Amino acid sequence: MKDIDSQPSWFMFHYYREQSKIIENFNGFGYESYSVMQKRPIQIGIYYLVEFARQEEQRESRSSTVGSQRCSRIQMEGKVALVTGGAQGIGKAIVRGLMEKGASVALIDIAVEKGEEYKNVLDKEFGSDKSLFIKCDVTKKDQLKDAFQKTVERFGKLHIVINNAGINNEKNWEKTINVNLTGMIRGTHLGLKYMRTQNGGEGGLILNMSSLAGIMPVAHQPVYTASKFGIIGFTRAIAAASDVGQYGVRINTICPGFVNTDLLQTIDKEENMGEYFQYRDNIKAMMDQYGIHEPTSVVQGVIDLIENENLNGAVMKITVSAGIHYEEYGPQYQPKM
Ligand SMILES: NC(=O)c1ccc[n+]([C@@H]2O[C@H](COP(=O)([O-])OP(=O)(O)OC[C@H]3O[C@@H](n4cnc5c(N)ncnc54)[C@H](O)[C@@H]3O)[C@@H](O)[C@H]2O)c1
Ligand SMILES: CCCCC/C=C\C=C\[C@H](O)C/C=C\C/C=C\CCCC(=O)O
Repeated sequence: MKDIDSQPSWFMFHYYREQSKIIENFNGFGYESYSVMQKRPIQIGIYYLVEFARQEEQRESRSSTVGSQRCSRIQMEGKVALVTGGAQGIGKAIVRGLMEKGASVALIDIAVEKGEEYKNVLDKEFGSDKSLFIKCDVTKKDQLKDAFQKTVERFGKLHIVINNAGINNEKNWEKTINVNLTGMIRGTHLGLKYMRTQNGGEGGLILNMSSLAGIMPVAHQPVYTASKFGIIGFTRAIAAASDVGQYGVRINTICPGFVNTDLLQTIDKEENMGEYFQYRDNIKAMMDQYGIHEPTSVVQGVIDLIENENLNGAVMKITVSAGIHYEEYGPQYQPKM
């Protein structure tokens, strides 16, 4: 990572920032940029350097006070994780990824058969004491509360919560809000209850699964989009609360593009898409255009967010074209403390 704290870098940054004001004044609202490029190539070069430095500064400012050392990494051996929607798709892949790193995992899912079947597979591979399947509907307050309690009773502690369970249903849109947003908010509150240092927890990490549909509006999925935008807003705000309140818990979101799971099959179902069913070929064309990930790409993002102790309130994006990268927010979009 580029170290802009070193004196020469800071000097360069301030120098370029001053230069950029000249460019910005000259360039007005931007519509003259072509003629500007012809007339002022040096300033344009400087402008791009300033932009690079500005983005570096934002990347630095995303670092949380929760992690004390820059780029410090936690070990996952001996850690305890809870993953919602862990019986299939992305959640299933995350469970395996965490266990391969040495964590014990509680997989929480409404799908009993798939959950139990997967637990049997995991038992053979990692030993029966390393995982737990708990039947739970994340929209049911008491069931989710019990699932967290059982996890802590069984493993003695909790360090990582992945709120991943999600659906795509525009027709029954209230259910989409309940699973995708309400379930995630409850899962975050429960995670904080058990992990906050003030409550006797050891601190840890909460990761809420959003989507690229949480950053850009998707025409054929307005409610899914709303739920995923909501997750990002909620997560960034509560991450700031964690910073201020020194909970010792980092809270981040992850936003994949299309991932090869059963969720993508919902576009071919009228009972899921409702009035947007007619646009299924447009959606398939989008998939062809942007490409589809395998769930393992998302696992890599999850591991990166867990291991990098400096990230809190971060919004990770995963696209086929750019891989793992982060959404950048200008100062006006930073949480108010
Ligand atoms: N597949 C994609 O293209 C994609 C892209 C970006 C984000 N996501 C998000 O990733 C997450 C996982 O999606 P996926 O693609 O693996 O889907 P999936 O349908 O394959 O898996 C979802 C899992 O969640 C479980 N689940 C659903 N409702 C539940 C409930 N009420 N309580 C408990 N468990 C419940 C299901 O049983 C299933 O095991 C979702 O939040 C989704 O929005 C998916
Ligand atoms: C666009 C409708 C998708 C319908 C499929 C059902 C659910 C899948 C939802 C995922 O969360 C993905 C949602 C939207 C992806 C949006 C943009 C495409 C990716 C762009 C890119 O990779 O650069």
